[in-house]
Amino acid sequence: MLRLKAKPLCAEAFAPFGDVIDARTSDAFPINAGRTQRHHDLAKVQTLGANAHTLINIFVSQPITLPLQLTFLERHPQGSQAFIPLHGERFVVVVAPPGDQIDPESVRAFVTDGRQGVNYAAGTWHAINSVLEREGEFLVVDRGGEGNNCDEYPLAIEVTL
Ligand SMILES: NC(=O)N[C@@H](O)C(=O)O
Ligand code: NI
Repeated sequence: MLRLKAKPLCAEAFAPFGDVIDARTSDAFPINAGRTQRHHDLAKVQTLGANAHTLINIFVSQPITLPLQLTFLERHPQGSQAFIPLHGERFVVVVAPPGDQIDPESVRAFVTDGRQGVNYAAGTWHAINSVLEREGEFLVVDRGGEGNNCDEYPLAIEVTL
């Protein structure tokens, strides 16, 4: 059993796994006659393979209990997957770098602060959506198309905050 204590999410620590989506830490420029600040191009959306296209989804997830007990991580080899909370929900993020094997030493656990979203790069191993405290509603941007786009890797992980 791998036991991890989740650390506060930050872009630098998450860089090997994808992008952190956060208006507070991203540059913006004015549009709409200055009425809107555009935080532009915050994450790399990847849609690979036959008939690949971008999906816009909403996930409504029931909260997890702590400690979070995981039995697997998953990856999407043909596309990225972004989770953006719609109502300030905090969630737990568990990731490992792309590759056909997972080195337990490379697994990282983070907790978001409610203003952050994440974009898992294609192939990044991750835990399924794990929202804290209350039912969560997430905008999810990921890949549609042909072929398998979800692999699971059995791994027992316990995450605490
Ligand atoms: N299966 C699915 O669409 N969701 C997972 O990929 C997840 O990361 O929550
Ligand atoms: Ni996923």
